[in-house]
Amino acid sequence: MSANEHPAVTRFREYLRIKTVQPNPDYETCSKFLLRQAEEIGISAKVIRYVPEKPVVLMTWEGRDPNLSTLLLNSHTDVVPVFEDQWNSDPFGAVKLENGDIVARGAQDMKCVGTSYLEAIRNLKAQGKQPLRTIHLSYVPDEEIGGAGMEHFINSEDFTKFNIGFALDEGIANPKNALKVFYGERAPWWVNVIARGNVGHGSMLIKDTAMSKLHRIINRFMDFRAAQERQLEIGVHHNGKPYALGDVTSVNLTKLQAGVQHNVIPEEAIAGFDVRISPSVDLNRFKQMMEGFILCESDTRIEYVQYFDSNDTTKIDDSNLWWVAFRDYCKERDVEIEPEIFPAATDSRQIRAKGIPAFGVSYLKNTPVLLHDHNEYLNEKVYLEGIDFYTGLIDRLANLESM
Ligand SMILES: CSCC[C@H](NC(C)=O)C(=O)O
Ligand SMILES: [Zn+2]
Ligand SMILES: [Zn+2]
Repeated sequence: MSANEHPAVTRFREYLRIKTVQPNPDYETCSKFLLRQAEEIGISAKVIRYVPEKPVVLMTWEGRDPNLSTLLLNSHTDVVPVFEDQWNSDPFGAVKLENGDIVARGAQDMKCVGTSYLEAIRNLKAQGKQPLRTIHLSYVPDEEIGGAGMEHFINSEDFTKFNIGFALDEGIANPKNALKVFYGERAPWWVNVIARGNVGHGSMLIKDTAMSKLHRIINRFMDFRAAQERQLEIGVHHNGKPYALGDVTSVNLTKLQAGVQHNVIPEEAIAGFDVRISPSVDLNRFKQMMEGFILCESDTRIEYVQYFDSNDTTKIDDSNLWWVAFRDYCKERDVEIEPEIFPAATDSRQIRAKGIPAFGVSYLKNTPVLLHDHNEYLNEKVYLEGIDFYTGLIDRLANLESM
């Protein structure tokens, strides 16, 4: 750490050094760090434990009009595991290279966003401002293992009392000089197809074995996948923009489980699929279609390991004043934006499912996409630029007049 480092960068690096890495995240040190930040800045904060070992840190900066709906700034505190031998420096060392790249797990996903919110509020407070609308910040655990941290918060009384009108959450890096803005996500379903069938000697041609049933079912999933792949190749939006991954439904066979010995036909066989359903698809109809894949196979069933019953999006037209404010702010700042559907899943899907508009944005322009990858980094210049961006953005959104 050099003597002339920007204090915001020093604080960011401190956050990165806290090992909130799955599967054993150090949430206690993390909560202490966040509480200290809130105290320094001068906003109220508390730790809520919907589950004892899984603290959620909630902060509030009261606005001038408590009757208006509020702004939520959400981020998750956990990070994904590392393959340490593949890193050029300690993933939790937050080493800063000569060119300003800060290397650490979480530098992009998404500790940069969590501390940028705090720095922005620090700046606004230093400018002597108080927002019209109340601003809440939520720091939730376990996004990286399915989002139970957010699920507890979103179904709590705290959440209801917050009366949230609009939320910001994470986006993704963009190697281009533009910001990705996610206004929706595909619904993530993880399903196991379990087939049971006739057994016997591996040298025979026995009918309707578990494997032969599963094979036919897998083929139906794969035929659907091929059609979606084709859609992705040729699909075009009405504005002429080609389809992106978020615009189609993806199916991946990610798990296979069966067998005890080569010459023994197994009684049971299981195929696991990762399915992501595009917001353009009706979830009930999709479910019917998928369950139709197993209908003609006796003694088969589908088990839902992960099921999310919403792929609702936030409107990006003039009817949504949060969008108008966001879009106009970016335009004024000359920040190009690329609105898209997020292909994977973040906690913001849970916010949208509650009927609250939300955008996923991480100020990671001109930055390679390194979330969950080795040697994840963010350049300090981009980080500081992002704080400046958030300072103005939060000021704008939290001062949006009554709608
Ligand atoms: C169903 S929760 C899983 C969340 C995870 N999110 C990311 C960003 O990788 C995913 O999309 O697989
Ligand atoms: Zn994330
Ligand atoms: Zn992640």
